Amino acid sequence: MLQLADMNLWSGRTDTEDGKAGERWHQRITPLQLDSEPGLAILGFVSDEGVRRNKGRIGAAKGPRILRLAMANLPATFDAPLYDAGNVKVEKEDLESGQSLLGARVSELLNGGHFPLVLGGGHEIAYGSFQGIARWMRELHREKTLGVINFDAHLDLRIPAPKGSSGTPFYQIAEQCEINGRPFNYLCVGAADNANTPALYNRADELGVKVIRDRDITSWQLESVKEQIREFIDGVDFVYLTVDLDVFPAAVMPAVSAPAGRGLSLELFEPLLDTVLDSNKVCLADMAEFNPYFDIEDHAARTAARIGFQIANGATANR
Ligand SMILES: N=CN[C@@H](CCC(=O)O)C(=O)O
Ligand SMILES: [Mn+2]
Ligand SMILES: [Mn+2]
Repeated sequence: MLQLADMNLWSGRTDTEDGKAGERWHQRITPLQLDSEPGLAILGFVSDEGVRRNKGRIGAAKGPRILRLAMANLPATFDAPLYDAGNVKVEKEDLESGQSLLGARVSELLNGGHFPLVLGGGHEIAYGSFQGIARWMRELHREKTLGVINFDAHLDLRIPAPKGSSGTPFYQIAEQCEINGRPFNYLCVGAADNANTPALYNRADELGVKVIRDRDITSWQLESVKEQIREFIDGVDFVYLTVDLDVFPAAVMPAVSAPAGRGLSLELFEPLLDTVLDSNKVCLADMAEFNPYFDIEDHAARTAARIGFQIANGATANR
């Protein structure tokens, strides 16, 4: 089901004495219209179903609402128009229809020249985002290639058993690529050995997945990690960026189904995220797994909002 933008969520502090330079997202954002000029479009994916099927801790369906509240007060530091495109809501445990609807909505946004910033929902969001990008590329960029960059403690390459979940999206994407004779280019940054079984690493090998483990991301290896990311991006025309918030240490990101034992620190993540965004190849970004029930005084919501802020600024910088 499609839900219209709830503009009541966008409220916060106003500093009228500072004029335009004092504006925040809640003052800039407008509901997306059919004929809106290209801009940054925030779209929610209201879904608990993927995490439920993956035997996780339910609550990510509240993510889009709480993340909007957390982002409302961000400074409006970019010139591009900012829109709320409403939500896609998964109904009656019918995840497949929800993902397909998300795909349809995403391809509309991309066709309209927008940069979609999609807020989950569990990581089953990725299979919906991908469907939208694939449709847009089929219609407008047939000869181009796509790379998926996933910041995540998990590979999410589980085999649907029998149905998809928050643990299966990149396997499902690989299957779609195979069916359509397209290359499967997938880079997972931040995978934790204590959170992925050998079966999952073996599958990553079989599928030619590039994995950068969390333990190999340190301040003294940062340049090498950036180089590996750049090399991956050099091999594709467009990038689909997905951030599973459980890639961060549990102390800064407790608000997820499966908090990390180690995690990638924000100090290391932020320059890596800039490396991805600076490529100017990112066509869509999403954030997954935010579960406000496990937040502590909105600390994790603020962290997620900061990441949204960095993505929004980076994605609009050269548009
Ligand atoms: N989105 C993916 N989630 C993890 C969950 C792991 C866990 O529940 O411990 C996965 O399937 O690997
Ligand atoms: Mn994860
Ligand atoms: Mn994930």
